[in-house]
Order: sequence, then C-alpha cells, then structure tokens
Amino acid sequence: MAPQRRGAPKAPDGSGKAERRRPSSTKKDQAQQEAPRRGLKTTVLGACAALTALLLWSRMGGDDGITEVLARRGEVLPGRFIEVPCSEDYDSHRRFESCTPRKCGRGISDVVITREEAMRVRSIAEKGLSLGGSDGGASILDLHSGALSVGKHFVNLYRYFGEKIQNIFSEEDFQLYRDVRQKVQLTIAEAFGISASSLYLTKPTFFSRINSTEAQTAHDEYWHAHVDKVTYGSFDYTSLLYLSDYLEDFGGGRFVFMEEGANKTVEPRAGRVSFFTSGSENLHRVEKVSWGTRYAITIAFTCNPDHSITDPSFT
Ligand SMILES: O=C(O)CCC(=O)C(=O)O
Ligand SMILES: [Fe+2]
Repeated sequence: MAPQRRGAPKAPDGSGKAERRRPSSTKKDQAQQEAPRRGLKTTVLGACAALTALLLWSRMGGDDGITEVLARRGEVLPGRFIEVPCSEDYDSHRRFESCTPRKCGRGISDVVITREEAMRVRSIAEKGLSLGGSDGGASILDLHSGALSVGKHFVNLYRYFGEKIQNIFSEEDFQLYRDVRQKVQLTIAEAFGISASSLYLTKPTFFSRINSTEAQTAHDEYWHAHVDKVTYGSFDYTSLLYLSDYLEDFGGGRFVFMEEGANKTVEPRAGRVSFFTSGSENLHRVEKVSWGTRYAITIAFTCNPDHSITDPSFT
C-alpha cells in the first residue's frame, strides 16, 4: 500500500474536524484537504451499499423475502433432514400411534432414485400427458384415478381409452411406479422413525407438467401457498420426485417452504426426492415456471388405512 495513504481510512471524519480547527488553513486549503476525504467517504459508502445489495441479492428468492437454499440443483445429497416442530393439524384427525407425525420435518435425498430411473418415470409422464394437456400452464396425469388434464377440463384416461390403454402404458411402467413408491416409502419411514408398513399410499398421486403458458383455469394456478393436509385431507407425509432439472430444463419452478423471514427452497433435480410431513409446519408453494417444462410426481402417504389406495394398475 502507498505510504502517503496510510492512516487515511482510519478516521476521515475525526481528522477532518481537527483540520477545520486549524486557524492557519485557508478555505482553498480546506477544500483541497477535504476533497480526497469526500472521495474516500463516497467510496466506502458505495462499497458498503454494493456489499449489502450483493448480500441481499444472494439471499433473496425472487418475490418473497429472505430465502435459504436447502438443496441446490448441482449438489448430490446423500440425505438431508431438517426437523421442524409439528403443527396441531394432526390433532383434528384420528391418530395412529407409530405413524401419525410426532416428529415433523423435511428431507431431501438424491440417492434413493437414480437419474436413470427418473428418466424412465418421466417418459411415463410424457407418454400420458402427450394424450392431453391443459390449455394453461399446468397439466396433471393421475395414474391411479386416470384423471388427465385436457384443455380446460379432465378426462378419465382409462374410460376414454378402454383396452387401448395397454398400447400406451406397459406393465413395466406400473412396476416402475411400484418400485419408486416402495423406495420412497422406506425413506420416509426411516427419516421419521416409523414403520414403513404403517404407511399407506393415498390419493391423489399424480404427475405434473408445468410450463410458462398463462393459466386458463384455477386448476392451472399451481403457485399458491398451501398446506397439503388441508388441500388433500388424507395426506400425512408428502413426497415429490423431481423428473427434470432446474435451470437446465426450466427456469423458476423452485419449491419453497414458507417460513416467516426465512423461506427455504428446494431446486428440482431429476431423481431428487423431497419429502415432508403434510401439516402446516410445511406450508409451501411452487414458484411460477418462467421458461421450459418442469416434470414431477407427487406420491403421498396416509396413516389411516381407510384412506389407502392400491398402486396404480390397468383398471
Ligand atoms: O411440484 C412440486 O414441487 C410441489 C407440488 C405440490 O405442492 C403438491 O403437489 O401439493
Ligand atoms: Fe403441495
């Protein structure tokens, strides 16, 4: 560092006052002495402002405040679990000891389902959704009920195609769904310390395909914050298997756990399983997709055997 500058950054204001008190200094002298100090002050303030902006920018998640990233698209997580206090939502439902959440939280794993498996699951979604598709940005295919978005409505794929459905989906497709469901079920049971056999698949279980087309009906408005237990009733544990990559296949579309002042995002990655207890401790939303196409599948579990469904199959 140049010696003549040494000390200058220490206390520009204090030394300025001293200078002003010196009777011999003329106005011209003062102006000359203060000019570099003003410059320094501006530089320091500017640097502080830039740093603050950078900090805010790096922590901001678009439109809803401070955000932390729980899982980045580029990382391969062997398993990450964050415990959160359970809401009271479960108290208003029948309790099933050893299943109804007492330990609540959210987990992410990139090693339960391989990317190759995710690609095969995605091709099931692509096949099915190519038969229909919403006029708006969000289409769903429910392999269990057969519901498929078409235009502004839904059709029942199984009723509509009858026997011909066997030319569209294969037994291997259903087997793959079962394998994936089983692996996710075991992962959830382990993370929450419950027995896998106390969990039952519940409805709806569906593929989603989201793009940036403007919404046409309320069904296309996937971005609203919601609580799955409220929206779907029977859900106790929700899982999402992502089938495409954030910023590779689409922009926007991150999953956001909403918390006062500290939202947490999950960036989708093909093969990434995100799972969480379905009560309001896990209020969440999906950011609007700004470009490309985002595929995912929702697979949820209930503790109540009365709300269980069988794995999807040709019906
Ligand atoms: O696709 C996602 O990331 C979340 C979907 C969701 O919130 C839901 O299916 O309830
Ligand atoms: Fe949800």
